[in-house]
Formats: sequence, C-alpha cells, structure tokens
Amino acid sequence: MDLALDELSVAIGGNTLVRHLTLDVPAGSVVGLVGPNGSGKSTALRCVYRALRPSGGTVRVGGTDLASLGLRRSARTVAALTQESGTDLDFTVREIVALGRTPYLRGNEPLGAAEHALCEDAMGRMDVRHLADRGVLTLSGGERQRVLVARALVQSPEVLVLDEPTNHLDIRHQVELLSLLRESGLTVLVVLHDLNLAAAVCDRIGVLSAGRLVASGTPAEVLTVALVREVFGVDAHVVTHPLTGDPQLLYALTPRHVTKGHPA
Ligand SMILES: Nc1ncnc2c1ncn2[C@@H]1O[C@H](COP(=O)(O)OP(=O)(O)OP(=O)(O)O)[C@@H](O)[C@H]1O
Repeated sequence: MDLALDELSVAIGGNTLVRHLTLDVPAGSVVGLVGPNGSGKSTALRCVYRALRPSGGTVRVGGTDLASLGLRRSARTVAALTQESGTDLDFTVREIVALGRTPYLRGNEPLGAAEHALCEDAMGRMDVRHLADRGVLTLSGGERQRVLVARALVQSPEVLVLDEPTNHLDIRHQVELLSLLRESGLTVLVVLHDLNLAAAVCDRIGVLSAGRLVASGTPAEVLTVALVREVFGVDAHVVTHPLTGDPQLLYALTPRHVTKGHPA
C-alpha cells in the first residue's frame, strides 16, 4: 500500500513548520526524510501517524485520505516509532509489545495463541526476547528502542513510519534494524540523521530545509557535495561503497593546528 503526502502544510502559532510538502512512498519501498535540526521532519511525520492535523494538504494511504479512516482502521494501517513513543508505563517488555495488537482486540479481550506467537516472533527479530519479563523502565535506551520497534511490528501495519529509529542503537543493531526495514516489504517512511545510513537503506530520499522539500531522488541523485554544503553547511567528500555501490559521505573535522605531522 503506498503512502502519499500531498501538499502537506503545518502551521502552528503563526509559524509555518512544513510548507506544501509532496512526497510519495511507493508500496514496499523505503523513503528517507533528512534535513537539519528543526527543518520539519518530525512535524511532517506526526501528520502521518495522526498526532497532528495538517493545516493544509492530505496524507493518503492506498489512495484513501487518512483523515477519513477511523482510528482503529488507521492504527491497523500505519504503525509509528516516534520521538514520543514513551514507555513510561511500569509494564514488562512482553506487555509493551502486546500493546501493538490493541487495534485488533475488542475491549479487554485477551491475546490468543497466534497473537502471542506474533509477539514472540517480533521480540526475536528485535533481539529482545531475553528481556521479555523485565520491566521496561529498567532497560537501556537501545534495548527500549528495540522493544518499541517490536511493538510496531506486531501492529502488522502496511505502512511504518519511524523517527530516528537508530537513536541509542549500537552499530550491530543499527545495521540489523535497517536491514529488517529494507526486507520487511512494508512501505517505510523514515527520518534519519545519518546520511550514510540513509544512503544504504533508502530507495529514495527527500531533503527538508526550513519546512520545504529542497531535493528528492535516489541517494546518488540527492547526496551530492553541493547539496550537503548548501543544506547542512558542511563540506563532505562523496565516495562509493566498494560492495554496495551506495554513495557514502566522508567528513573532515575543522583542521587542528597540526594534523598527523602535517602543518596546517
Ligand atoms: N508544537 C509546536 N509549537 C511551536 N513550534 C514547534 C512545535 N513543534 C515543532 N515546532 C518547531 O518547528 C520546527 C520543526 O520541528 P521538527 O521537530 O519538525 O524538526 P525536525 O526536523 O524533526 O528536527 P530535529 O532534527 O531537531 O529532530 C522547529 O523549529 C520546532 O521548534
């Protein structure tokens, strides 16, 4: 099921945070949203998981305006890992993951065997099964993040939106999570700060700057020296990953007085 942001605008308190954003996420593809701090990435995503009502434009899933769907139906369609996906409830990991099935249950209906199996599978995929009986409040930041991804997976969505999902994750879990996203077959819209991870996982990338989409295309089309300088104010070198062919950016820190024996 495809996701389409069509002329999306968000204005709050007289400030326009997102301006006429049009972005397509074809079914089964991974599209990244990148941009400097404060450029409107999370705000745009909030409209997709319905934490925010856009002031203009529409979000469509499979051609249907998301706003026209009931909340239960939309929770079965779109799952989100957000900056606000707090786990401040004193629940076990297993209980938190099971909450992902809520849109499929009536009242206090308990989970059946198939639902439990789904939860176990998601915990296995996110490498948190050994934590299942731990209180979620006792977890490290990375462990908690993986629990939240497991909860989103058991929601069995068609569309997955994630805001900085690699936050707190060590490099192994970053690579595993992004590989899982790519192989999930889900329609994925993901905000990432790491442009190299974005280049590795995304079919296409949209670049936001001051609330506007300033570039979109394949990683190789978008992640150019000129764009990185213009949008992020950073000088980068672009190299090609020797195995995957993805563009990868190299950055040099501001030179020291003397670098490795070479006078500056
Ligand atoms: N509810 C709000 N009221 C007023 N301003 C807001 C509100 N939410 C966000 N903003 C502002 O809108 C701008 C965009 O915020 P947003 O969180 O979407 O940026 P972002 O691109 O996700 O940033 P970051 O990379 O830092 O996470 C920021 O300047 C932020 O301070």
